[in-house]
Amino acid sequence: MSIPTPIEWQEGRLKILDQTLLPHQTRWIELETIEDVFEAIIQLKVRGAPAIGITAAYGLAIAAKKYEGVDIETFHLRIHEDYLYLAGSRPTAVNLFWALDRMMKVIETLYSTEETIISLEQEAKKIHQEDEEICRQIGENALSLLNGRKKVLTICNAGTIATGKYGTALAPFHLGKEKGVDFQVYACETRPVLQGARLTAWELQQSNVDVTVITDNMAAHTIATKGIEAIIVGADRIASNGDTANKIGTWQLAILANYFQIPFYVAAPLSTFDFSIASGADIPIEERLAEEVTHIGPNQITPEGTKVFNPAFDVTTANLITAIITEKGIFEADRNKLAQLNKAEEGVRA
Ligand SMILES: CSC[C@H]1O[C@H](OP(=O)(O)O)[C@H](O)[C@@H]1O
Repeated sequence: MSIPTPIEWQEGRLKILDQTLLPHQTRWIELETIEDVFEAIIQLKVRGAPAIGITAAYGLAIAAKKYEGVDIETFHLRIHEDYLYLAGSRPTAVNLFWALDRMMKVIETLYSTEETIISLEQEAKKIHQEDEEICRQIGENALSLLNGRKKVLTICNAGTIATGKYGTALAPFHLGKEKGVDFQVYACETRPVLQGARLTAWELQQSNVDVTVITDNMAAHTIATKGIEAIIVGADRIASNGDTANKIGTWQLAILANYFQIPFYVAAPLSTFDFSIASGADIPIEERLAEEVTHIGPNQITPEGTKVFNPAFDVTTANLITAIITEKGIFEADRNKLAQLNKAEEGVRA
């Protein structure tokens, strides 16, 4: 696979692939401060639930270095403020909070500022490295579940550049290419930010995966006329009952999958599950700036003063989800089944 992973940590310096410039520019930018990290996340320079978590973890490691030499009590106060700052960047992807909470757990066990600064960097690197293997495993499990179905529809970008490597929903396509299993992927362009048209098309082309971009309103006609055999999507937060928040437009694909009687799969790591909430009704849905809808690039497409509703996510109810593919296996979107997963992994998920 020749796609660059979107995040690099080299000798204490954090660099990300600026996804707002893809597909026409591949530009790496350095995030030197916690403010740089916050802005990169909120402006979608780095995006995708796992990638947001990894970057925020490095952001906390960067912030900690400012406090070299202060007493541990002052360190704890200031790093907690930094935690709250980064947690305020985007509300829906639970991986952001999962990663930040995991970083803060490191702090609880240490009593010297210098030791804590070192340990925070080590923990951020662990979160990053673990994600690559987790996504590869999700890809393996998805490949086995797809089991010869080759025509697959997806939305947004749940690929390598949304994670540490491989991606989640796109992982079977990248891995399949490495194993000689060729898919025909149909990618919804994903208005308004166009993650499908800009990022998934670019990413799959880098792996020589057959990809066709459609506009979001072509989904039903495409399923009917192109013989789509399955739909696979990523996730930003999965509630205890299996309700799943993902990019806006995902819910209607699940409704179409149900109508056309084809499987609808969610691919996500354990870090995307939020067992603290009962159902999708409890998932905060990010609303973004009107300009994302009123403009395409610099070009305004609506009349001046047009009202806009711009939710970045929607919630697919568990009854519409055929299966949830994780690194630990494949699960029904069922409260009791997922409760067993939660119990089995409680320690692992920290
Ligand atoms: C592998 S998680 C990717 C997930 O995140 C995306 O949202 P955004 O581009 O706003 O960060 C989308 O919901 C993807 O499914």
